Amino acid sequence: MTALRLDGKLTRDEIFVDLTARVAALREQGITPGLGTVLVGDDPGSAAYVRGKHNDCAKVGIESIRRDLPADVSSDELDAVIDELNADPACTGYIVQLPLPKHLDENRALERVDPEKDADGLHPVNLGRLVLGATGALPCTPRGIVHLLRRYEVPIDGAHVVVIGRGVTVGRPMGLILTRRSENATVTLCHTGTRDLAAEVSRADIVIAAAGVPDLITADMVKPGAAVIDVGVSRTDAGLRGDVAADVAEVAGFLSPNPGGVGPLTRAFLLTNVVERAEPQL
Ligand SMILES: Nc1nc(=O)c2c([nH]1)NC[C@@H]1CN(c3ccc(C(=O)N[C@@H](CCC(=O)O)C(=O)O)cc3)C=[N+]21
Repeated sequence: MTALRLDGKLTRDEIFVDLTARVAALREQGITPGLGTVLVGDDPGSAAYVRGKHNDCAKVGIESIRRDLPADVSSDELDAVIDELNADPACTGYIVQLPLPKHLDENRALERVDPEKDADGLHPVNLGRLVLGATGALPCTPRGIVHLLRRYEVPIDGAHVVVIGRGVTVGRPMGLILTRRSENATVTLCHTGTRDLAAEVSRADIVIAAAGVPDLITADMVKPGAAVIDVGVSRTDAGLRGDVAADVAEVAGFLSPNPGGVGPLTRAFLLTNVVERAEPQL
């Protein structure tokens, strides 16, 4: 068997067609959506991700606002930039690119963002809204994963999903989203304290690997026909590696590769969050 590839770039392009029309409608009403990014330091990976987000903005007609700060920026100076974007009407949504250098407190930065401008869906108010079942910006990567599964008609309702990783950007909110009534999945959230990862994964209809450990998920662990979503990225000497070993494609029914899977959708839902924050003004 060879798994059906869940194509993140194709799906991203479909979303961009829809977003382009919605941005045009906003502009006709005199509303100009603008995405801001706050990038601290000169990590080449982070710089490339931020560049990708602004390239995407240009494709759909969203204005770009960039704040690039030196690696040794003080906590007070970062606060001042966040306050400035909160006050800037041209910036309708923005993100503080993670990770931040060690001397800065990520939770403090995420909390300082105006929750109504939180394009990442990672502000404590928006994560709290997710827990409460209220509406707010949703975290981009988990939202992209649900969209990709639905796009390829992978059954979610009643499925047993094993998520590997409890990070704030993927694993933790993924569990919250998949257990809503609208998704209705049963979720096992695995992490470094899980005793028998192989046993957990072998029971999954859907495996979402967001651990950041190269080749963590191997073919012998996966139930034949399962959907496997590779979210992890590690920089190794052999280049960028996902969490899912190549041989999984021979066992899985569906496979979202990395790169080319959820990464482009993370960016697409970042822009979707910006457009959605602007639309209530219509
Ligand atoms: N505040 C914040 N929000 C984030 O959303 C955020 C972050 N910080 N820090 C880093 C991670 C990582 N991340 C990626 C987004 C897109 C690709 C992506 O598009 N990757 C392409 C390959 C690279 C490319 O083609 O440009 C792919 O998977 O096919 C990857 C990684 C967002 N992150």
